[in-house]
Amino acid sequence: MATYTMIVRSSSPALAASSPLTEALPLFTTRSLIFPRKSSFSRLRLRFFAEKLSQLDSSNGCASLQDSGDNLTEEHDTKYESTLSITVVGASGDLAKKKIFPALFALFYEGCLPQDFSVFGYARTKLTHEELRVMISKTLTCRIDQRENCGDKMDQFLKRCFYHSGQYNSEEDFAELNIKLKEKEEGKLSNRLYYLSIPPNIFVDVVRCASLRASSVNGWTRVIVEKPFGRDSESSGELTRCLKQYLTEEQIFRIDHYLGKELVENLSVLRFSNLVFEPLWSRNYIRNVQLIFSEDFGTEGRGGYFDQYGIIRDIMQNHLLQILALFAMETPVSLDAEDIRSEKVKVLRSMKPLLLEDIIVGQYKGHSKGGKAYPGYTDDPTVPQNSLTPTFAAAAMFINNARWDGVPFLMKAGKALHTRGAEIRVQFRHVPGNLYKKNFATDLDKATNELVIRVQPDEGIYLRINNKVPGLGMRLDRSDLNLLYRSRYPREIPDAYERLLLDAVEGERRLFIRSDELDAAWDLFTPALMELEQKKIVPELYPYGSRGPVGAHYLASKYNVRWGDLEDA
Ligand SMILES: NC(=O)C1=CN([C@@H]2O[C@H](COP(=O)(O)OP(=O)(O)OC[C@H]3O[C@@H](n4cnc5c(N)ncnc54)[C@H](OP(=O)(O)O)[C@@H]3O)[C@@H](O)[C@H]2O)C=CC1
Ligand SMILES: O=C1O[C@H](COP(=O)(O)O)[C@@H](O)[C@H](O)[C@H]1O
Repeated sequence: MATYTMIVRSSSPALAASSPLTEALPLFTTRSLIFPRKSSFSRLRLRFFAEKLSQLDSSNGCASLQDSGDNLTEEHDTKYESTLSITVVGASGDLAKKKIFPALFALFYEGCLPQDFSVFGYARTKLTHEELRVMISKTLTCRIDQRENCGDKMDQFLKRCFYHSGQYNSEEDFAELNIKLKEKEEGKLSNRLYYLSIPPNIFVDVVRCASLRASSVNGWTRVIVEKPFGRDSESSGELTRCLKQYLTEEQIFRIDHYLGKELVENLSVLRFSNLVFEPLWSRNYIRNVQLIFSEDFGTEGRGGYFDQYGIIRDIMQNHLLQILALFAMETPVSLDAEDIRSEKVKVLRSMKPLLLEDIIVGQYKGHSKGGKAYPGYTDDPTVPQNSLTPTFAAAAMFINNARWDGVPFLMKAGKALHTRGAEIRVQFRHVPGNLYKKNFATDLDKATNELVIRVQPDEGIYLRINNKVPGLGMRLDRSDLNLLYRSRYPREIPDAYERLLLDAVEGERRLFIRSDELDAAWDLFTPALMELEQKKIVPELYPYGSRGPVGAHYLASKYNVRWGDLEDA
């Protein structure tokens, strides 16, 4: 068996300076690194070794490590020697049930979790281990129907799930959690991952208590933080400062689950590994870029949260802006997390802060259709009757750099619209001196190529081209070169939370938001958000299930743009 060097270092200056290294002290400040190495390398290595062992699970690229017992490699040894404890804080909540536990099960099913792991649910609600298991089991599914031994796998997974009830601000309760974690870890090297699936006002309490009482003594401790990361530049900065009293930046994994979506991951591949696209990726060829998000349901059940934030903070400042940054960044030096995140920061810093005159806001109102009544936003009892919170927004943003000067990046996001979807639409410039211009009548937009990256649902990429309609005449139409994922890749696509949880376990930070990225993102939106609130801008009402306010079209036409999704209707 190989031997390893353990490097122990203190990484939070304020606390480390005053604290001897004992278990009871702020242990997020004491981190042990075994094999300091790039985790992307780790996954590649895993894959390589798994291939050698002929055990690569073709469904998602994870090696089936739980079952393989021979030909151990260094990497493999490390996985077997250490234990992993994942604590879902807020385990009784919607996100935990809907996304986190199912994603953990999927990772377990696919052999992506280490041999020795346990999952703890933590919340105030009183539950037994068994009650937690029953609760979780209702939401676990085998991603691919009729997969073998799914029932057995579920039982095995549920046996690894435990529950601890406690207050979020109680160090004693976290100390008790620590005892339970240690029992499961059996003195082995322990890595601990906390997932904060709780409202943001208690993030810091939890981090404080967990850091003081329940961090790992000999392995790493990481914390996944859910959004919202503040409401504006100031509150976000304050949150970061408070978290950094207990954690280093390397321990904080700010999650934006859109970065874990397959088609968003593919954006860089599409651009940087296809010669047909990369040379076109600039103001020279691209007329505008559209980032569109829509949901065909309202804020049902989340009105209380939503009213504090609104659609701009809920979707645009994070999900859509992150996609924009990935889309528009310069080529990173490498695929390492820091290189990619540095390029994203650069492009965000090159952007012009959003102006009030470049935003339109809307709010859905009640509507009856087919004998069914759909509630308006303010019909939600948790939302104030006179709320001005936007449930829809459209915005025009600009990047002041040589590559993108003058190109409008249009965003549109809304709830309770006619359809659910998320897509990136790239509209190219017109062909200069197009010989076939007359075949399109006067509508030049019809002659524009458009690249559409459909993030969801029905993932796909298609390129709109001009094509001759077969026949003796010369008539042109627009046709799609279509890469439909369900036809090309019939296997089911992993949920974003699976990818991100796996990355957090592996220490891969590429898809998590660094604090300077977050600052830059808030700086772009904060002035306009404050102005919207101070001026009490009244949102344009739109019926539940409609296409949203007409103001979105005026905004687009101000920049000579037509929303591409209308053409698909
Ligand atoms: N749900 C979703 O689809 C999404 C959620 N998020 C974010 O993820 C986090 C969790 O979301 P979600 O599960 O919906 O949240 P919930 O409102 O369901 O809260 C999660 C748990 O936190 C505890 N809790 C709730 N409110 C309070 C409070 N005021 N004070 C103390 N504890 C409280 C409750 O557990 P108990 O009472 O048992 O302690 C609850 O079960 C939030 O930050 C949210 O913004 C992000 C993206 C999508
Ligand atoms: O972060 C959020 O995302 C969801 C939409 O996520 P999706 O993966 O289902 O597209 C949105 O409903 C929610 O309001 C927002 O907080």
